[in-house]
Amino acid sequence: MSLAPSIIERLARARGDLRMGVPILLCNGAEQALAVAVETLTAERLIDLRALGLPELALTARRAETLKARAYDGDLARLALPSDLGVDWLRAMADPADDLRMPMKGPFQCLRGGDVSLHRAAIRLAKSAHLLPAALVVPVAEGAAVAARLGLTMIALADASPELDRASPLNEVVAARLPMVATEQGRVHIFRPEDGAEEHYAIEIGQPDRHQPVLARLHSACFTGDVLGSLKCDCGPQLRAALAQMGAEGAGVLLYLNQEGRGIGLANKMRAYSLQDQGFDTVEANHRLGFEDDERDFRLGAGILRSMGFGAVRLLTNNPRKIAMMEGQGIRVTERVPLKVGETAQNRAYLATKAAKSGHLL
Ligand SMILES: Nc1nc2c(ncn2[C@@H]2O[C@H](COP(=O)(O)OP(=O)(O)OP(=O)(O)O)[C@@H](O)[C@H]2O)c(=O)[nH]1
Ligand SMILES: [Zn+2]
Repeated sequence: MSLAPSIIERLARARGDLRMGVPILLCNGAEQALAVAVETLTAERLIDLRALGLPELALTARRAETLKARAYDGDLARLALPSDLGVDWLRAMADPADDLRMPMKGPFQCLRGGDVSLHRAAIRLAKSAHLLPAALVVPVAEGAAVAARLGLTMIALADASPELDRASPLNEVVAARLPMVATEQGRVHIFRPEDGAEEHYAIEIGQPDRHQPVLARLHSACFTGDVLGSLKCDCGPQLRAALAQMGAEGAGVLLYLNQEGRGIGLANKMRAYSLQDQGFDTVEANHRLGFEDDERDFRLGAGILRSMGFGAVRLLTNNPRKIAMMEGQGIRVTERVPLKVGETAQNRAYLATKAAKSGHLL
């Protein structure tokens, strides 16, 4: 029946549910659990979840490290929810904002053994919903019946895992001419992924020859830098310098990828900025929140370039990972074109951290 939502559509729905604080049902064979994002969980829903089973808090190993909790499952940790603690404790476990003021949240009962794939999937979905990577997972018997009765989204991992692993195809929705300060010969293309996630944009300048390496830039959205003129990073000047160089050469393509905050979303980036004001650097702040240094998926940039007919690029970047990802996805990088602009007194330490910890080229 084509009217029933496919697994891709149900995954998009699940992300929306988690953002709204609605539980979803995750199944892996006989294992079934309700999962809800800690960030959006309400006290009322926690009471009702407790009535169904014993809640387990799933955190990333990164977050567990800061909390000094044991991560027995490699990349993730599971903790029992003490019976006398509720959403305030859960929130403090997920959100490092008050870590320095309240460093001791234990002792913890760290869980080990058993199937952790539901916990891992819950964290993965919370991340893709741009929430804090922490989920409450409540194993339930007769989960399908509970979900059907309550109208909850059901996700079977056997169907979902391949979809979560593959790069979603992107389709061009529309393109239109846009004269800009950098050049009057601009054209903006909008690409929409089939998984219902954010749209991404390609700004084509001039009429680049598809048989030659094109001057290209993969720019990740930075609301604070691109729009507000933040002095904490170099994104705004990099964006304008890249467009200016393409304008001066008469051809190029700038991909504006909506992967704000290296893929963690603007709210989490602001949480990271707040931690940076407590003295942590850009990488440490991500880790304390429970994220990796960089959560972006550069495969989608390669997909857009390919669909526009480009097979080789002269890539404007200082980030060797972008070059490796392009090459890995079959886009030849014939030249790295350095992009060093916008250093300020306020971003000097940030740029130095990227060079020291993330391998950026100086
Ligand atoms: N999480 C996090 N993201 C940040 C921070 N500062 C800037 N960003 C984000 O980092 C990304 C910067 O992306 P890019 O301009 O592609 O930069 P890059 O990976 O350093 O590589 P190149 O500029 O190509 O050398 C944007 O998505 C910003 O929103 C920060 O302190 N924390
Ligand atoms: Zn920025």
